Amino acid sequence: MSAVSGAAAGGAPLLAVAGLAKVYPTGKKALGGVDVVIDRPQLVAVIGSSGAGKSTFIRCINRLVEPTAGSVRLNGEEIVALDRKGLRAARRRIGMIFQEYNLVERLSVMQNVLSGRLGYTGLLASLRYRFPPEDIQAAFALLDRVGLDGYHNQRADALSGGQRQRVGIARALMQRPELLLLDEPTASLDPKTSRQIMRLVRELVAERQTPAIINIHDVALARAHADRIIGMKDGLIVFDAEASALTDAALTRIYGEEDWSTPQDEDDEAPAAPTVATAQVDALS
Ligand SMILES: Nc1ncnc2c1ncn2[C@@H]1O[C@H](COP(=O)(O)OP(=O)(O)OP(=O)(O)O)[C@@H](O)[C@H]1O
Repeated sequence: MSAVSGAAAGGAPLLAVAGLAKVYPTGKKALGGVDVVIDRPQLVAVIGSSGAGKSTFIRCINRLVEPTAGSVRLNGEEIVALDRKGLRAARRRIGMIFQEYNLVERLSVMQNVLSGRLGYTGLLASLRYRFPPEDIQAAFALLDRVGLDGYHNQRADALSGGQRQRVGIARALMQRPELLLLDEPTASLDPKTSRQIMRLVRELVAERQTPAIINIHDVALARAHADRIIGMKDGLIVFDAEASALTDAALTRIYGEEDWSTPQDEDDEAPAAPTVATAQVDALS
């Protein structure tokens, strides 16, 4: 099924999450019953303080974290009820992009991208990285699209963080997913690279008509690039609207009291004092 067929045909929404809850074995209630419907291809940013439950929410959608209760329907199919085999098949329909890229370091860029097709080819062919010509063509086209034309033979461990994340995005798109989940994809990147990656994700959501949910700490980036923002607090959704509706009052609801209108304190922006270790390195250089 294509990413748009469900909603476009007037059928089930692309994604319908209802009453999603998670209590970790420690007793920590990380999600307290979350409802989200995505009925068109859009970039949805999930923001909130550390520990608000953003990562748990994203990971419960593809059951990297097992929900304690609730329902996740992808184009009408209940993900929570699936057995192991069904879940494996469903996960092929959901691309995941991680903060730490999760590439196979010793493999080439091309092999990493093609690994997005693992599970579609026979086991032996997969193990030998033998893929049909159309997959290889698609991988080259994706590498070109994410700005890595000519990098196919490079080893993953020779890439910068931004380049690795581009490989992660290309690998996820090789699955031709119906939904993209991005768990803090810019957290390890510098501000400029973060913006470039967010811009790329936004463009890809539109081009491929695939909705994406992104867990992100940077409110300015979320505002600039997301169509819709979900604000979480203590495992609950306290804000869910288009990005332009994210007012200071909404930020206070999500993060607590703060004067959002004044620039950051100078102290906040001052470079950190050198640690003993960096001071020693400085002294040696
Ligand atoms: N495996 C786990 N076992 C027990 N508690 C957990 C586990 N993972 C997360 N938690 C707790 O669940 C709550 C929500 O965590 P989660 O990682 O989803 O928050 P988050 O909003 O993504 O935070 P951050 O922005 O810091 O990544 C936190 O209190 C966290 O300590």
